[in-house]
Amino acid sequence: MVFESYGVEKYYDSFNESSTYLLRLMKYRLPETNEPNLGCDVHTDKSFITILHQNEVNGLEIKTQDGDWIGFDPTPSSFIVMAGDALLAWSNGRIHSAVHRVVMNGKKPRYSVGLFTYNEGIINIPEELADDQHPLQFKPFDHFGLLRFFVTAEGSTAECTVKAYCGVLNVC
Ligand SMILES: O=C(O)CCC(=O)C(=O)O
Ligand SMILES: [Fe+2]
Repeated sequence: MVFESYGVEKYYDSFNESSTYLLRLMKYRLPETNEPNLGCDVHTDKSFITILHQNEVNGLEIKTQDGDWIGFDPTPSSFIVMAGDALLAWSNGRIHSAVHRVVMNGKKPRYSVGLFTYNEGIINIPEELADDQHPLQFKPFDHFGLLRFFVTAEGSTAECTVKAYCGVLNVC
């Protein structure tokens, strides 16, 4: 849908062939007395796309552009689809990766499952997504290189890891 909406579906098949997936199950136990209730610290995903599903215990919060944190109450059958940093770069800065965290406020443990998409090899920014109005903001990049960069001192402390890794201009 994303590729089609930008008219670049011709790149989809080869992109899809290089996609690889990580499925992760997560358990958030209840915080003990005097323990912070932060289940998962503030971050953006380094994936291309993340698909999340949770049990009935809420806790995921998304940061708005105004800096407010919003929680939500998905129906039990909902999946949450979030853009990751690789999609931010691929879309030439059009699709922002969601800044999010998990806060444990309930009385029950929280379980979630996440499917994270990554790509093998170099991700190229479609030339159709760059023009005079939208100058190229990211260089072609190695997605697994981005993951390796993220665990370095520079990558983990950068304001925007993907920008620090392969950015041309300051877009974050
Ligand atoms: O558990 C969740 O809902 C989100 C987990 C998450 O943000 C992550 O694993 O990157
Ligand atoms: Fe995340």
